[in-house]
Amino acid sequence: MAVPSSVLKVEEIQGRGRGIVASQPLKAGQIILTDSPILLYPTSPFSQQHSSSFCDHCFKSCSSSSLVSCPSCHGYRFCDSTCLSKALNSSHSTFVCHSVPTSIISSLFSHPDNELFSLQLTSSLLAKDKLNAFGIMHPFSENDEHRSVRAYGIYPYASFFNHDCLPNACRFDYVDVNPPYHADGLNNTDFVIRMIHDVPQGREICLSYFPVNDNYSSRQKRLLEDYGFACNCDRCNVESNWSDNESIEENAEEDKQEVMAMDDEEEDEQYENMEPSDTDNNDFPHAYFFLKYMCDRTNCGGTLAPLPPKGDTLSNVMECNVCGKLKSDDDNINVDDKAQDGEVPMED
Ligand SMILES: C[S@@+](CC[C@H](N)C(=O)[O-])C[C@H]1O[C@@H](n2cnc3c(N)ncnc32)[C@H](O)[C@@H]1O
Repeated sequence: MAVPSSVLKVEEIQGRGRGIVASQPLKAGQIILTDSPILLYPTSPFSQQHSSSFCDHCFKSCSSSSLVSCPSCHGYRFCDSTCLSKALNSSHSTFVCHSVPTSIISSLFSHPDNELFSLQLTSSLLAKDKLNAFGIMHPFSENDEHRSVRAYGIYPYASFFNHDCLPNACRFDYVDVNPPYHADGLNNTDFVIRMIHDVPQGREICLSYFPVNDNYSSRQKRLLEDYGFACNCDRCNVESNWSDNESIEENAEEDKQEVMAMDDEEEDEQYENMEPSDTDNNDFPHAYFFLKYMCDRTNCGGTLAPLPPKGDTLSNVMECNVCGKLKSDDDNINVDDKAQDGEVPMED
């Protein structure tokens, strides 16, 4: 199996099954993969009388009053007549509309493998969803401590990424907003995977399967229960030696002065190109990661990655993959300023 990216390859990784490896050096902010769902389904597939205000085809947030109901079943609602007519030819075909159990398949975008799609395949994919499905979340709000999932999606290539508690890449989606850079042809439910920092050729590229600020024991519990493995990443190896009341924030605070005193080049040399074998028990750069790549907005917990480089020029603007906040090296940029330079409207 290959991924549609010239900079990545799929390899067997000892103890982890298949994983994705850089086939050339990768740069901070670089888009390494764009993936479309082969299947999207709402969180509560059997309760179509939902009070939520998102479209049952593209899952974009819309005001309840503007939603258009399916004229036949009245249970499904769409953002407008265009989405309704797209749905009638795909996710909400007559077959789906008239058969309640199969209405679980809420959105099926055109995909090269569509002809191979059967209910059997769908069922087996759904059965595997705990391991392979990605959540499309409700929009971020600082007042909402527990953001819920509005839909799940099966992304055939993104599901090859293994987990690391200090990831080197992260996933962005732009369900409700446009990306803050040119992204021709991107559907609103597509995922964009971008590098958080530089990595050399041959390094495994990992995502974090959940926000990186969870503590050691909850991460271990979640990975074991939901994904079936005990994580032995470098961060876990360090944190397994910490006392219960030691937190990442405390350690980050202790190391803050040291990190702040370095210039960017020194930081990159000291931390990002580190091999795990270069570190002894307690000096793996958690503090650095948290200071540089964690969003500081209340209840966000998102990860920051630079915007894609323009040619060889790296961006000094970081984007949060949860709340969308943009932050430059010097100060914060208002999210509304995204609409300026270089942004194009998303295609429907
Ligand atoms: C989304 S899949 C990733 C691709 C998977 N390795 C494969 O071969 O298809 C998630 C599964 O990969 C494995 N996995 C992911 N990250 C891992 C890690 N850090 N250590 C061990 N296994 C891991 C676990 O079996 C997990 O349930």
